Amino acid sequence: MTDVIWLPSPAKINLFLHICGQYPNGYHNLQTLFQLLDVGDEIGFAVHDRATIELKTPMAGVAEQDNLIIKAAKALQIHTGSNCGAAIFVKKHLPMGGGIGGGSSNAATVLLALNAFWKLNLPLTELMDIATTIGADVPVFIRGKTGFAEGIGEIITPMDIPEQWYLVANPGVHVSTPDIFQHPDLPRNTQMIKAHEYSFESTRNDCQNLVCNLQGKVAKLLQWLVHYAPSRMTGTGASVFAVFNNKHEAQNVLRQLPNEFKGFVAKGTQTSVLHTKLEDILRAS
Ligand SMILES: C[C@](O)(CO)[C@H](O)COP(=O)(O)OP(=O)(O)OC[C@H]1O[C@@H](n2ccc(N)nc2=O)[C@H](O)[C@@H]1O
Ligand SMILES: Nc1ncnc2c1ncn2[C@@H]1O[C@H](COP(=O)(O)OP(=O)(O)OP(=O)(O)O)[C@@H](O)[C@H]1O
Repeated sequence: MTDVIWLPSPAKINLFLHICGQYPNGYHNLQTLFQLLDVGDEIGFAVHDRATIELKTPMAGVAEQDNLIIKAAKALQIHTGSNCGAAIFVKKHLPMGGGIGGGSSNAATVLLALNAFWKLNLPLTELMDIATTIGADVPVFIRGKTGFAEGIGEIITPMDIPEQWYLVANPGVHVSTPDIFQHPDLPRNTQMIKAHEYSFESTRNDCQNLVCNLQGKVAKLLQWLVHYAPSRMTGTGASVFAVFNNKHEAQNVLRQLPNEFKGFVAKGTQTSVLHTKLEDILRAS
């Protein structure tokens, strides 16, 4: 078998999340600042010239045909008519359903990697169109830049923000994204802002109060964390994050995290670690 090429699949957090309206198809018009992180899953690829796509590392609780990795590979095959295939491996490090984009990032890594390894040469804009059909959080991982996003999350304007460190903590409860977006108590009329008006203090996560009311452990974790640093929920939860100016302070708080919670420390990156690694591989080949 050909060698397996491993690529990173980074996490994101939403530094803020405003829900500004709802489209006729039910999806929400939102504004958010996607912060890419230097921590994530790893995905391995062994490509071949048969059209079969196999996931060699099954994921507990996710049927193969529902796995976003398989959905992404098949969507790319269908879009391009390619007869190439791949055996795909995963080292999962990110918690699933945590609001940090694990599955979405996996899908984006597959699209970018197979576009390169199958020599399809689709531009990023076309890959972002395919990505949007897989999920609202996938396009930002294709764009590969920390940025301000609008629409359903697919209109992305890269934004330079100071390098910061994040403690990302998970309360160990599951929050369903569709359930939150369908909830009657979700606020849906936040006034839109311009990207340059963003500050952490003047923004919020519109899903946070609702999720805290539904899941007491999210509220408890935030109450603990905010004592140390500015803190907020990411996406529709259940993970939350706290913002630090350096790694040492973040690690110090992580060490004190109560046992009932899990967490990790990550650095915010302007450019996705995936894009950097993929460029290195392609330059060397
Ligand atoms: C909350 C965020 O994580 C913020 O980054 C994303 O908006 C959610 O992204 P995602 O998990 O990739 O979302 P999808 O898989 O596309 O959609 C999950 C569910 O969330 C709802 N959804 C999602 C995005 C959006 N802008 N409006 C929505 O109403 C949809 O009804 C859908 O049923
Ligand atoms: N490759 C994958 N990795 C993780 N979850 C996957 C994958 N493929 C499908 N899923 C399904 O997607 C659900 C959401 O997982 P994911 O980790 O993407 O959530 P999330 O962090 O809340 O994402 P987002 O922030 O994009 O809403 C999981 O519960 C799982 O059933």
